[in-house]
Amino acid sequence: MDKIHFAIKNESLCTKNNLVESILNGLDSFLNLKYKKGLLFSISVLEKFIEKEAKYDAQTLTLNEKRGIRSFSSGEQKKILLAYLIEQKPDFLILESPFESLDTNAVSDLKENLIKLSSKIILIQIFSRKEELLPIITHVLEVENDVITSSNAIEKYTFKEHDFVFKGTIPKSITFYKNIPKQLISLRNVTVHYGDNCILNSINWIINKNEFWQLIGPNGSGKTTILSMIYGNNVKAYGQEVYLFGKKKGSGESVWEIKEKIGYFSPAILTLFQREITAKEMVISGFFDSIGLYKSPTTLQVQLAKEWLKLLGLESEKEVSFKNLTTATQRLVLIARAMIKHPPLLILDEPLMNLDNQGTAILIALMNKIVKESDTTILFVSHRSVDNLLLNTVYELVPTKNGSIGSIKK
Ligand SMILES: Nc1ncnc2c1ncn2[C@@H]1O[C@H](COP(=O)(O)OP(=O)(O)OP(=O)(O)O)[C@@H](O)[C@H]1O
Repeated sequence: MDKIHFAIKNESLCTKNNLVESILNGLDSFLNLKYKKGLLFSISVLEKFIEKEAKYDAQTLTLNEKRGIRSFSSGEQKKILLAYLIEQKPDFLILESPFESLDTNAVSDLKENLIKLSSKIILIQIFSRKEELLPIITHVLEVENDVITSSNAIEKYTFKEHDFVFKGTIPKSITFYKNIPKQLISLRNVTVHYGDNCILNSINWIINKNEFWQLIGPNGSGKTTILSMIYGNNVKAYGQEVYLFGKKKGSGESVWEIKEKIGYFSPAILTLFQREITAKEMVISGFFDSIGLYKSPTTLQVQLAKEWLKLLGLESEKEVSFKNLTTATQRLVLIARAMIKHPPLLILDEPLMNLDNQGTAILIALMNKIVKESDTTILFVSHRSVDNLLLNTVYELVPTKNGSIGSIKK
């Protein structure tokens, strides 16, 4: 008999993943997996391995490799994690958004592996978008307050689609930047090697004021590496022709001075925000570039944060603890935090990761609005193309055996 495989909509789960824990511990009565061995395939499990590696120098996932799991690209990391979990011979696997942050080829590879695996073990897929569902899924589970309430055959399940329009305009800026040149970022013949591997090969890229860029490229093509040259502290940037706001990187400006001019969001930064802080305080903290709120804000700053929350339709949630907001709402709040000073450059690194169709539509509408109504340049990084964005230009990384080369796509 064919196996039954389940799917659960990501948005129906609470952020703390109580249901996942109870299924893994055999406490959930609906699925009846009490004496079965279950394992979780997820970004959070990967992050735990990465953390363990950093703390104890323990290379559990990459025993046969010279380097740790952190330095592998998302696609490589997921492949390594899946192989490790299969080695433990589980009876079932919970797949938490397995395809997020993977490019088309990596998605088909992983899909193929999971379909093969589905003849041997039960799969429970947590999904955000209909297109992600594995073809072997037979049932979609309905969840309320972290308890499974019913199971619907996939043929009978209805998927909701959404569109989104904001009411109101982007709140104005009360922060002013001096001497911002037209050319915000310039990379000239930037080449990066790790050991014998060339990752980036002679990258030439200029980002000007008021542009809207997408940086695209398959897993492992070097997107994170380019970002780390601009925003991060990658030592490989020094001695190269990397110009940020008219100044060569490493020529005296502190990292702090550079970061002041760049708003940044990536789903990974959510892990930094563990303290109790309200949605409003989170937006205000963007004025201080701090993770919590340690200084008293001015009346004007508080007013502006409220205006941002109103625009985002979150007025009634301003005093709600940030941790208790849904994933999509947390992202809106963090983008408002990054935008509150109207920085010359806003970097959004995979902001659509793990969002369902509605969350994706809201974020796309917000990016378009920022570009239309402010002077901020957006650099949007993603491994897949996205419809409906008002992009001017796409910078594409194309891997070759001598490292990725870059070109402007449109
Ligand atoms: N410290 C390091 N040592 C060796 N190789 C590294 C190191 N850091 C990154 N790499 C390699 O560089 C390549 C590019 O990685 P990068 O993370 O920049 O790609 P990416 O385009 O962001 O991928 P993804 O879409 O999967 O996140 C990968 O093959 C990765 O394994």
